[in-house]
Amino acid sequence: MAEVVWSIAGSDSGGGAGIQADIKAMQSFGVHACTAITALTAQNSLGVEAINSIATNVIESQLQALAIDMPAKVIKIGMLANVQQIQLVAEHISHYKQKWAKPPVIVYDPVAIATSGDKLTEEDTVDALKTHLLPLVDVITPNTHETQLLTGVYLIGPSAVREAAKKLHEMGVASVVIKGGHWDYPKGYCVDYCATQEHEYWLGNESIKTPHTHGTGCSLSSAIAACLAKGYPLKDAFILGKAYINQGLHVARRFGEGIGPVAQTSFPEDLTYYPQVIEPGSWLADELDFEPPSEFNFAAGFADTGGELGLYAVVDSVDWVEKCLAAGVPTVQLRVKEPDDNLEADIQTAITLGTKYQARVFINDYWQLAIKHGAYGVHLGQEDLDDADLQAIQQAGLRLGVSTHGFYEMLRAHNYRPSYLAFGAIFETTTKDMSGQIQGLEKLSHFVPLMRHHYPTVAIGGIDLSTISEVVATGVGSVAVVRAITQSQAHQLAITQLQAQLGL
Ligand SMILES: Cc1ncc(COP(=O)(O)OP(=O)(O)O)c(N)n1
Ligand SMILES: Cc1ncsc1CCOP(=O)(O)O
Ligand SMILES: [Mg+2]
Repeated sequence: MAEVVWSIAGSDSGGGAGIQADIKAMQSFGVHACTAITALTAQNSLGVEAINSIATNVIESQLQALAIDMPAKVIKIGMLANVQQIQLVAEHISHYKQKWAKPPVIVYDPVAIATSGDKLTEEDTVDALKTHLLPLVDVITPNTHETQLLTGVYLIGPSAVREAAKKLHEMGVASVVIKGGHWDYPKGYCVDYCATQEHEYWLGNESIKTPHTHGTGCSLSSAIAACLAKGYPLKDAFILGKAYINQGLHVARRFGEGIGPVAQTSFPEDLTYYPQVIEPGSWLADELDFEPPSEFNFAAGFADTGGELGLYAVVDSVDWVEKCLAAGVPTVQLRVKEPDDNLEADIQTAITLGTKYQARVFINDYWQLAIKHGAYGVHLGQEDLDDADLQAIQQAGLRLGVSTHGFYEMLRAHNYRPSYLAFGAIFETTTKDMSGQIQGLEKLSHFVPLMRHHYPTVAIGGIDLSTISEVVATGVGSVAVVRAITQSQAHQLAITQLQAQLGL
């Protein structure tokens, strides 16, 4: 069943922004959009002719009707025309947060000024927003003008953006997305910022040159709201929202004499529309004056694997490495999590067995020993990318496989142009604690088409004979398993059956 998302926002008679954009953007991500309308604006592509705010009792009746029958997973708030509306909406949100069994996530796009430059709210609303609404907001998505209006910080560069986000946090907002669409900094690029309580990151892409940008803010926040409702973490929801907007700007058309609306398209399936995760060392990071870490050793472009990896066994002993290779598994990983004094000798033996069976043997985690003994490749997690000597791995000619859990990590790993990408965990697993990181088949079926033309792709986590065919149907090139082999009754038979499902 589709997830329910509400939009509390104004109607744009021109059809490009407001409620109209929200419904279309939410629809594009497969959620059901419900609405509570706060204003009937008279707009066209040339500007705002009139704002007819809706009486608070009428807004309230819409909210009550929805609350008793169609509670939302996520509520997106857009235009609130005056202080009374802010107070009313804040009261209701506060009630939902306290009383609903599953409190809704609140995404607030503080619509103050339309793309046309027209003001959409009364002057005295900022104080009311700070007092009543912002402390209830989980994600706020202001543009440059709105950030300045709310925080008083003039966004002249990255440190000012950080300072503004900090002020919004202090006002009680949990996560802040500051949109750089109006920035043009660095020149020709669109750079956006996200700060949660724990992390901050920047996304960037070349600006898409079109005058038809009406509705981008509403559509981005609605796309983020929809993706949050679909279970994507904010990092991924933000990336998907950006890719959706970039795709829409690319095909945006004029309706009327002025600024046309961003096009409402579909789930972004083309990597060209996805932003870069800006990492220290990249050109955009230099422009933004990011400090590389002291042991920084970025490298991109690792040796290739000569094609897809086939059945991929991940095992914890040399004994299992040999059993899998002898049974014809083409790719094996030695993943030792409780090393003893034999670790180095085991790694050496695993590498030698790979040569003997002419198979690919990857070493998990121990990249120094893998280099020292000339392994075929290493497999690293996201945290390892921060401190492994990637240049040494690359120069030694080792292949590099990288784990990813979602769009953010996938795009981050893409900066390094590794030898393959692994997506996981697809299903629940008892082999490793993957709580909060289960991707499922729907997400896998989005990751694979984005990456399969760039890398061999691997799915891992909870896959066995009963599920492998659905996994293979996503187009993924390889399936990695632990228990499906090591806990099977007869490993040779299990391997033959798994290989058959992979078409090998
Ligand atoms: C093929 C493959 N994919 C993912 C992983 C997980 O690696 P990592 O994130 O480094 O976690 P640990 O395996 O070290 O717990 C993997 N090992 N293999
Ligand atoms: C190492 C790892 N990384 C993501 S899931 C996983 C474990 C997969 O094990 P299993 O195939 O037994 O579910
Ligand atoms: Mg690891």
